[in-house]
Amino acid sequence: MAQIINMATPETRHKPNILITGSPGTGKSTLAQQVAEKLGFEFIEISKEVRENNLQGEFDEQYNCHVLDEDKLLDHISDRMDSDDGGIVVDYHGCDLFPERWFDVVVVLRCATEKLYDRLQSRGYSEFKIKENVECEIFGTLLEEAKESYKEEIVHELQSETPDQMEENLEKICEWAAAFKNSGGQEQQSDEMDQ
Ligand SMILES: Nc1ncnc2c1ncn2[C@@H]1O[C@H](COP(=O)(O)OP(=O)(O)O)[C@@H](O)[C@H]1O
Repeated sequence: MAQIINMATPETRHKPNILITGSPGTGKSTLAQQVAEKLGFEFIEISKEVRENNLQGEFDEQYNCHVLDEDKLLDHISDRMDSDDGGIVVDYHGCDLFPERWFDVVVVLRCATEKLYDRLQSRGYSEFKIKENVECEIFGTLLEEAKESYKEEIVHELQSETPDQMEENLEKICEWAAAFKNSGGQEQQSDEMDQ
């Protein structure tokens, strides 16, 4: 018998799934962790998930790291992402590999190149890797990718250069999460049926 696989959508999800993306060093994992804590959501840090579950593909000599095996990663997290529960915060420096139905809020963090340079340098990145990542930020690659992959109304560009901005961004994302809950999904449908 064919297996019936549940694939949640924004209409069926109880809590929103949130993607925090941007060039490396823009502050994704720091912010995503705070958002997950404040909302009581699960945090999926993709780079950690890949490391801990052996989801790497081949080794890339130029970048001196393993490339991601996208199919393995998607398989690995699909049960959680397709669940009707929702309430997952994902952090990754890419967004076009995920199915569009997985996310209700997509945040693209941005940072001035001088600041980004310093952050990446203090991580001990090579000049080559810093240049690649800073160029990615200059060209707005992630914002473009997000706009091409998701509906415009769920994509939000946020500056992430100061601790104050980090705080403001946390507040904004929590407001968007609350707005999702109030604007649809099963909770509201069942409320209407009760009336
Ligand atoms: N808005 C911000 N203000 C000040 N420092 C920040 C901000 N966002 C990130 N940082 C700092 O930049 C560094 C990189 O942040 P991180 O969250 O690891 O970035 P990413 O996950 O995007 O690679 C960390 O040291 C973090 O504390």
